[in-house]
Amino acid sequence: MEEEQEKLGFLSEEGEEYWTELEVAVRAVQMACNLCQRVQDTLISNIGTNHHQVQSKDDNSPVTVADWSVQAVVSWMLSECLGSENISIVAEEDVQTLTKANASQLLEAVVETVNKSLAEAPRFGVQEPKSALKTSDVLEIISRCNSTGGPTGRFWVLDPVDGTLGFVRGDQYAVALALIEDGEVKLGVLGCPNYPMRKEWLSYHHRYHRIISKLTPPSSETWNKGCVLYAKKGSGKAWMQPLLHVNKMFVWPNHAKQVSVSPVDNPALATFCEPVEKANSSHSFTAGLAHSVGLRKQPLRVYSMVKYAAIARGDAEVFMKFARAGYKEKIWDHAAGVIIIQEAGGMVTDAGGLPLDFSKGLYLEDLDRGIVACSGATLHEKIIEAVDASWGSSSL
Ligand SMILES: Nc1ncnc2c1ncn2[C@@H]1O[C@H](COP(=O)(O)OS(=O)(=O)O)[C@@H](OP(=O)(O)O)[C@H]1O
Ligand SMILES: [Mg+2]
Ligand SMILES: [Mg+2]
Ligand SMILES: [Mg+2]
Repeated sequence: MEEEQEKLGFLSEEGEEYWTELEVAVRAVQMACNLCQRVQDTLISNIGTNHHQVQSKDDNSPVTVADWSVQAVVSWMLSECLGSENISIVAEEDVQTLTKANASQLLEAVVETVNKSLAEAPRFGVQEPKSALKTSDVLEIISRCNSTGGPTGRFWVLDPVDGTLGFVRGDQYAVALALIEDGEVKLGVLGCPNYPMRKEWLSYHHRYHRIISKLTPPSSETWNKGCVLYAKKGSGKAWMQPLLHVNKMFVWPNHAKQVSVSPVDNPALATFCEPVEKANSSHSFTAGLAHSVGLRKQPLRVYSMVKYAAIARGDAEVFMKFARAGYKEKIWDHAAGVIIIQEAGGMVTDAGGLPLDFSKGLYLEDLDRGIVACSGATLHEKIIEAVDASWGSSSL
């Protein structure tokens, strides 16, 4: 990994195309990460007292004030900086829950969070709104993200908070933004506000240890790091900025350094990551795969697209996800992570070895069984072969 520090401005040397979009996307994700950190701190320090800030969706998955607020802030940033007439966004959240009669407290919290964040826009080199956004404005910018994607044209893909479960548990989560054109991912930006300074701490469950364990956790100084990763299609490079903290002095543009995947191709030395929840990916199937290809280390179970970040940064070598039959993977859960890993030198395919297809609307419609991301071709090939060998006897 190159240690040299570079300004974000380096990117203009790689060609003009998408340069403006990438710049705006990185700023938007930096702002979103700051917003999330504030909300997560409040949630964790007031456990039990602000129930309205976390809601349950129809599928029982959580959604929070941060999910809607990030969607609003990113939607505002893209429209403001690139012109609302040019913007089409596919995003995870809608305003249904927010506009229910009994949700006024929730909606109020979202509007307040959004305005607080937008007031800080100048610190990210963007002019703040002339006056605070009204409730109707906030609902409008959230619901404007109603594109359904597809094979033609240009659209953004946003997962405002990925790994919401990790977020409410005080653990890892990500903000993911990608630009897709004619079915192909062109840009990816991945904010990982709790990405630790040392990779060993990725498996460290912060809140759990703080409350229950006598172990000394990393001090907040060393723990509370975070990064924003990004890449542009075809550049062969992926970059990382430290997270900008609004309460500390900083000057935009931020510094960036190049990241690349791990050179490890011996399965015995490789680390594989997977979702924390068994309901999201079969732990028993991946344990069988790990055994048959000779992956010897314990799986690194981490919430969210931070798993993609870990591969791109060279902190782990493999990411596997095998959801239950019938579950359709959504494009916002993968687009940004896939391009960042690819440009950092890694490979991402479905379990049949084919690239993920982002041209079919909201879902990865034709995904073959699961997702396999690797730092290199050797590990990738071994895993794809192992999937074929063990699929028949799996109950997936
Ligand atoms: N049943 C099922 N199977 C597979 N995947 C599902 C399922 N339900 C939800 N999701 C999506 O998984 C996203 C979270 O993935 P993670 O890798 O973070 O999972 S885990 O929390 O670590 O277990 C999560 O993203 P967020 O909603 O943005 O958190 C979902 O889009
Ligand atoms: Mg969700
Ligand atoms: Mg998600
Ligand atoms: Mg989400």
